[in-house]
Amino acid sequence: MKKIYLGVNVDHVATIRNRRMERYPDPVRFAILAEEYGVDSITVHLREDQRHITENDVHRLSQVLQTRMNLEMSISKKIVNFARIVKPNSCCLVPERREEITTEGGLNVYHQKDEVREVVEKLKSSGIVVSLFIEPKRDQIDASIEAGADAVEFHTGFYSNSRNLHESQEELRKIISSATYARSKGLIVNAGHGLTYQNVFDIAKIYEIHELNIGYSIVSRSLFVGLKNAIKEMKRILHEARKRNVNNRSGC
Ligand SMILES: CC(=O)[C@@H](O)[C@H](O)COP(=O)(O)O
Ligand SMILES: NCC(=O)COP(=O)(O)O
Repeated sequence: MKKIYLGVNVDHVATIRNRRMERYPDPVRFAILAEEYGVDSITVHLREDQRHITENDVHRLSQVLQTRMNLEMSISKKIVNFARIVKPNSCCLVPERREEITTEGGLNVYHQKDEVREVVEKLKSSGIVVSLFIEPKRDQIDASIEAGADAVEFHTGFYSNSRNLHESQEELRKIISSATYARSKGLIVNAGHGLTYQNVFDIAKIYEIHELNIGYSIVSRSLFVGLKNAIKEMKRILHEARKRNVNNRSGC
């Protein structure tokens, strides 16, 4: 059975900390515990306005993490230069809008291929694995390949926010066929955004997916059952999903 990796996004711990301009809860301490409880990587989104994760958090994480750091970031020059100094294991390029509550969609690589390619080259020349956070669409996958990405992460927000079974099945179909296509082209395929204990099973069944990055639901669940149990429960769902799909590579 092919393992599916779990990355935990700890931005949401920093959101609570920053709301009161306190020093706690500390996302770095949360990340260390998450690693201890068995997650495979830690994701942080360093927004240009540093409204949750700060540069200082990223520096501290880079010194203590035992697994991998996946740094989500825009393609702005300042952030790219920062990433090249910190050298996380991977960078995931995401779109960013100052007014949004959370990331609203994938990066439009198709429309800014040259700019993205330039950033991908810079990061890769610093030894960083580069992923692009995109919609599960063939034109975006092709553009990501042309931009030189090592990996793509499919934005699962539309799947997660779907209002009925018909919509969610439609979104799921797009993710399955895009995962199959991207993998056949040699890309590492990850996914995330808005995934929960209730909706993750069908996504985790998709054999081509290597890693899921999940933050909000795990941080929220940890308030009720503790971080150790929150991670254990999520890992169990991922494991069960993969077990179910062992003889069925289509993801259905
Ligand atoms: C890129 C992505 O899907 C998430 O990492 C999300 O952006 C988390 O950060 P925010 O809470 O700032 O949206
Ligand atoms: N890239 C997606 C991510 O890191 C986690 O998103 P969410 O689970 O916090 O919505």
